[in-house]
Amino acid sequence: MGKKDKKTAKGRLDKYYHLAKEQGYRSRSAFKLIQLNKKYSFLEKSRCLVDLCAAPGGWLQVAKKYMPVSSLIIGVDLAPIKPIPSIITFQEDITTDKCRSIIRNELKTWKADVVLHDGAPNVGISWLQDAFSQSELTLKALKLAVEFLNQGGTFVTKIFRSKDYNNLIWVFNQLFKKVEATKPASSRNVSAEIFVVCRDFLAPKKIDPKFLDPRSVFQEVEIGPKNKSIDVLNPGKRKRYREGYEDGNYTLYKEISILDFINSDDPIQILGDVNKLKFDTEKAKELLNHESTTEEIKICCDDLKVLGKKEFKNLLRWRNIVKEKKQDQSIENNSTKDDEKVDEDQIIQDELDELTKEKQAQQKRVRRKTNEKRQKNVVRMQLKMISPTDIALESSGPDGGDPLFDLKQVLRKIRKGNMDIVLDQENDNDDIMIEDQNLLKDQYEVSEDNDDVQLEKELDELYEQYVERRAERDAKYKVKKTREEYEDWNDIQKSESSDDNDNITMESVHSQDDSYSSSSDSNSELENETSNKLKSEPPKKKKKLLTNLSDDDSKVQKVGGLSKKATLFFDNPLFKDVLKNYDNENHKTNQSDEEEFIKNEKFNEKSDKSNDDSDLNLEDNSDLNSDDDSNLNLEDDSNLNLEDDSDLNSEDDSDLNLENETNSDVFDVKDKVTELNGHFLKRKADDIGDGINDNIEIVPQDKDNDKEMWDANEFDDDEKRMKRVKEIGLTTAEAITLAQQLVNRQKTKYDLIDEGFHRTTYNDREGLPEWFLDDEKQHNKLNMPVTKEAVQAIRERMKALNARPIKKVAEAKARKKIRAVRKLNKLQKKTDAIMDSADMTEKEKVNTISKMVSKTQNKTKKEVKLVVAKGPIKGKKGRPKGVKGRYKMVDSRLKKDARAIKRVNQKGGSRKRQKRR
Ligand SMILES: C[S@@+](CC[C@H](N)C(=O)[O-])C[C@H]1O[C@@H](n2cnc3c(N)ncnc32)[C@H](O)[C@@H]1O
Repeated sequence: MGKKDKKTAKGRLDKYYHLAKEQGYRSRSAFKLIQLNKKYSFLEKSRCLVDLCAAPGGWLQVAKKYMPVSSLIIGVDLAPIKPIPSIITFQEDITTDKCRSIIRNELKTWKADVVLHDGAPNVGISWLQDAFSQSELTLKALKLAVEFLNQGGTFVTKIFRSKDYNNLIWVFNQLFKKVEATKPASSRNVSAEIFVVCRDFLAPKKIDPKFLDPRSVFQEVEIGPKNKSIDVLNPGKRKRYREGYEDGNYTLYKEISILDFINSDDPIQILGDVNKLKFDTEKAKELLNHESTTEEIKICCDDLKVLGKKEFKNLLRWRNIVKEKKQDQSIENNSTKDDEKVDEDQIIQDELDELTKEKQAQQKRVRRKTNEKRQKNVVRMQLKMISPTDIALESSGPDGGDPLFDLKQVLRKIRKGNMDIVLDQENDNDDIMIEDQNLLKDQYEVSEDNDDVQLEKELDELYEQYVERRAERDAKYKVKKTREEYEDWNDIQKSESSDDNDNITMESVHSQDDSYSSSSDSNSELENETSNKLKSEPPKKKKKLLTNLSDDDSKVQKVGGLSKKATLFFDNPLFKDVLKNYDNENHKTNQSDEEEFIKNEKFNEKSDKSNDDSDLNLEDNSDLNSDDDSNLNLEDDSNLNLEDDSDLNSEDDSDLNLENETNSDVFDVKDKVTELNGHFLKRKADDIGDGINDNIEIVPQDKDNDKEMWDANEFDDDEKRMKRVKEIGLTTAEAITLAQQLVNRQKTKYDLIDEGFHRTTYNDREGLPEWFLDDEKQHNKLNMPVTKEAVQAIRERMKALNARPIKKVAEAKARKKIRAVRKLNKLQKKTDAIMDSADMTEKEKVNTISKMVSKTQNKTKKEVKLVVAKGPIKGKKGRPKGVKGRYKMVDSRLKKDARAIKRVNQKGGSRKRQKRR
């Protein structure tokens, strides 16, 4: 029987039962304390603990495990507790003074850091009664806790969710700083128990005794008045009543007026409770004269306790007759006042009941609807009509509040290790009072605002970690980031040493080189590049974003490179007049611009020409070195090599006169070309900037503040983009299209301004999370129209870039070339010396020089073609067909034969050596 009961009683043999058995805990409720401690961590920092209602001792075991060694732990219970080493236990009722004094004796001078109470009184009368006894016991435990707790101590108690709950919590709040109600996962959902953790005991000097008096703390509970009374018609069903005497009446004898009996709603109860019905008042006495009031009735009213079923029935019948006929009006008049009072109370009670019922019905309806909706969603999901995310988006809580699948809520609960609360709220049974639910919710929500902030922080941190992880995994991403940093650093360097920029230094050549190779997609190359950069110049120095406005150049940049926001601001109609004035001048400016453009175009042509010339020169050079550079094709990478060549200046400047002559033009040309590339963009910026220039007072920035000022928000990347355009030209089809449109006058300044207004114009980026901005950067882009030609141009450019050799090859080629140039220079010196010598005739001089030149040229070995001998003759006769130039006949065995010959020769050599010895 026992086994069966165990299994059926609320599924007692659950996970925690088995876990407790496995881990040697005496009760499954040990896990409740473990989970509570996990959430609030009060055991680890405590040195003294009192466990009220501790049997069989599961909580004591947990306390011993989690508290510091040699802590004082005391346990008390009605039931005996099997001894646990180093824990003091005794058997006593916690509501008694004896128990109090024993605890005091055990504690001596100590005070407890934690008082636990998991008491469950012997229950089973009715739910209401059980809950009340539990609350009463809790209050008793609190009384002990208040006496023995240290200031700042913790009191953990179990309560039932009943109507006394609020009162108890109120009392707790008066005595403790923090009061939180929670239901650990190990507490069964079907159980109405809940645990309240009261922390930071305030230890007031005086405590109002009312706080700890059940009569003042709890509302009155009607405790089974029906149980007490005797059902006179069914005396066999009588239940025992051990409550004792009624308040204010300490006798067992009871008399009431006959009028009360007649007017009572429950006459049977009166007959059971009362000893005598009195005809005391005048109106009552009138009843004695009533026709139906027989002598028997009168005698029966005299002593009800001796009557039997029959007499009681007679009495009731008589009552009905008296009431029905209403012969005695005075009876009713007499009792009017009492009646009204009773009726009023009844009405209020009925109304309250109705309201509660209505509320409960409403809650039920909402819950049913939510369940139906959920059910429908599940079906729809199974039919693949919707995805789980859709449900999460559309579903909301029963009150139209928080969504059912609120990620934040779930995350929060998971983070707290308190997932069960979410589940509990869903699974709550009807018998659990709804008011209590709401109160619980309120309590949980107290810390939700803080939690939100915390959660946001944690999410941000997680995103940062994700970005770092991605950077670690993705070499490209890492390189991109490093390059960005490096470029900023380089920009600063450049701007700092802008005075020296006329002469191209080694660094600047390097940076140009880098910017070229940056377009290559090769990961390894990028990594090498980055690591080199990192080695040479760690970009740790802080960026200097604000330039000195007193400097003329920077002034222009500041106005021309207005940020988008600033540009939009000045596009306000308020500035219309300014723009009008500007418009008048615009025509003139446009003319001069056109002239400038034509000039530039011409210059461009010229530069192209000179570029070709330089290529030719280089070709000549390469011809001179043809023996060394047979694989070099200088024509292909003239531009690139020219840059690399400048690298070589450092090696031997004197040797590079010839090179410099060739290259200087090309560098000039390149500068002009980049200038032209930037021309259109700069003009666009100037168009907008110049118009407003006059009306803005530009305040020079304080030099001293310069170092201090660093504001990421003020970062203006227009300026950066301009620089990049100057360096490598327009890189997107959109930019080329725009440039074309501006040049061809298909677009005006106003068009640009108009286009500046779009749906994302006023998007405020401030305060937005990093991950969102990153995502926006990637996907939320304007769709700019592009022309076929622009796309074609970009493609061509990419093709050209792809066709270029990688940096290492280019460097190798450049090294070969420099060697060739050196040789050429030496040769020239020698020929000069020969030409100057007076000892040789002109003919001899020519012969010697031509010999020297041919010597340098003939160094390349002439290629010998290997021809495999086939057929019967095996190539022994004459030149094989179709073979031109030098050739060598080989057969398939040639390799082996050659090795054999070598071996034999070696052997022969060693024998000779041995002989010599
Ligand atoms: C749920 S059990 C406690 C389990 C305990 N926390 C553990 O972990 O083993 C409840 C206990 O409260 C005790 N109890 C109920 N009323 C009590 C009272 N007035 N004084 C002392 N103990 C009481 C019962 O004897 C019972 O052992």
